[in-house]
Formats: sequence, structure tokens, C-alpha cells
Amino acid sequence: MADLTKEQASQELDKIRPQLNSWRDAYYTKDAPVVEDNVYDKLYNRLLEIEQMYPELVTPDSPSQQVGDVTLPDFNKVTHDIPMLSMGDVFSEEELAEFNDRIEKNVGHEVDYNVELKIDGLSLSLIYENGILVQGSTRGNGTIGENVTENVKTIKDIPQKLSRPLSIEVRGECFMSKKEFLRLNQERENEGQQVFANPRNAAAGSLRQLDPKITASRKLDTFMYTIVTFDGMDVTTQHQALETLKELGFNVNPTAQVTTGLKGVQNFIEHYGEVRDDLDYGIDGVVLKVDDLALQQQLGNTVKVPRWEIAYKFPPEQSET
Ligand SMILES: NC(=O)c1cnc(N)c2cc(Br)sc12
Repeated sequence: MADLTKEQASQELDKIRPQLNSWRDAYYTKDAPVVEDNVYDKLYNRLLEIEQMYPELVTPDSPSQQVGDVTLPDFNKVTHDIPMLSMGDVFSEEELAEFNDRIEKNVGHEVDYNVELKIDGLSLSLIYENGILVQGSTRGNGTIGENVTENVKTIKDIPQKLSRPLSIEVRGECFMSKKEFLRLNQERENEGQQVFANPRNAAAGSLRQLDPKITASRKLDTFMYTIVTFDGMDVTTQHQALETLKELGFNVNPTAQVTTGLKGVQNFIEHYGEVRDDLDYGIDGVVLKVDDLALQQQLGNTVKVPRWEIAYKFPPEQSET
């Protein structure tokens, strides 16, 4: 192979990487590959050849770093540097008022809440380095989760590259729409396989797959709702965090609202309690979060759950088995 200068090698890799990644995405996430295998392999081997000459040019998003074909014997584990806590639950307006009273007594004034839907899926952590997705993991026990990076890379609404080269961790919910749940269960029934009991189980069973190709064959979605590390971004409230997540390319649930005190929260709860069956995704309640992030830090967490957020839970859906 004619010797390449490092600059020439870098320029050629900058062309090859996105081409291979787009072909790879088509293979994993759309109906059919867009090129013949030999065309893909020829360009992939050229990438390996150049990366072998200049290993320092290998980037995390290079196709040579995506090991999507390997079916792991078991999940590798990841440690959550900041634990993925669960959340306290309340089931009545009175309990909600008690939560609000505790907050106001603690801080000495009325607070703004960011009110969001509680999505019926499984928690997901995504870590980006210089804007490139490098790790996806489940909550696990809150401290030790499962590494599901290769599976996460097949979920279409998760950006593999952010709109800015940030090194951040974000968290949200991975879920399966009711429409996809019905399609998948019909497919499994046709194939004589056991059907999933509900969309939440189907989402968990699809994300926690050792073979990424199986995950890719199922349509999973996400709503991201927390920035854990900010990489210098100036974000001071939860509702700003949601706007920032959207700007960075994440899917964010559009229903969130800011309220002062509990004003408007009951209307929000009543409205979404009434329309939940019409949503194409499962919800099991409403989450109230103190909107000011500094105040969240000041309030802190109990041993198990944050003091600054609460889940108002709906009764189980009639159709839920
Ligand atoms: N909007 C949110 O914060 C949210 C939505 N859906 C969920 N299942 C959860 C769980 C935690 Br913990 S927070 C949260």
C-alpha cells in the first residue's frame, strides 16, 4: 500500500468512518443493507489498514470499535459513579401536599416544580466522551448496572454523536410503544413463542439482550430526562435541562410543565390520568421535581430516594395484565 502521511490517513478515515457507520446503521436498524457485503468489507478492511498504520487515529465511533456482531456470554457490569436512585411514591393529593409542605418547610418558601410524565419502561444511562456515545447501561441495583452499549447503539432515537463535543452522562427511560408491543407479540404468537405480558417487560427483554441484532429487530424508544454531568454547560433548572437534552439531539417527552407550588399539578395529574390510555406509551404516574437544580442539591437525598422529587402513582391500567 502506498505510504500515507498521517494527514492523508486522517482525511481518508474522516471519509470512510461516516460511510461505514451509515451502511452499518442501515444493516442494524433498517429493513435491509444498502450495499453488498463485499463492498462493505473492502472499505472496512481499508479502514483497518489505515488504523493499523496510525493507531492514534482510532476514534470511539470508528466501525472498528463497534463490536455489534459479538453475542456476549453475559453482560459486562458497569458501576454508576452517581447512583441511579429510585423515587418515593405517593398515591393521593394529601400525600402530595405533605411532600410539598416538607419541601417548603425545609427551604422556607414556595418552590417551582417541573412536572413530568412517569414513563413505564426501564431506566437507562448514556455516557458520551467528546460528543461520542461510549457507554449505555441499565440501572441494575442502582450502583451496578449492565453494560448494554451495543444494544443501545441500535436504538434510532439515541444519538451516537451529540450536536456538541461534550463529555456528559444523561439518563432517561427506554420503553416500547404500545403499537410496537402489539406488533412484536403478534410476531411471537405467529412463531409459537411466549408473548410479553406488557410493554415494560417487552422493553426490558429487548434491551437486556446479549445479541444486539435481536435488540435491533425490535423498535425501542427513549425519553431522556436527566443531565447527570454537565461538562461546563450552564444549566440551572430541570426545565432548562430538558431543553438542553433536546438541543443535543435526545428524544424528550413534550408534556413537561413548570408550576409554582402545587398550583396546576392536580390539573396535570387529572388530565394525564384521563388520557393515558390514548398515549402510545405507558405511563404509571407523574413526577414532580424541584425545578431549581441548586435547590435539589441543597435538599439532597435520603438513604434511598431524593428529597426533591416524588412520583404521584396512577392505579394500574385496566388493560395491564
Ligand atoms: N420524567 C422523569 O423524571 C421520569 C420519567 N419516567 C420514569 N420512569 C422515571 C423514573 C425516575 Br427514578 S425519574 C423518571
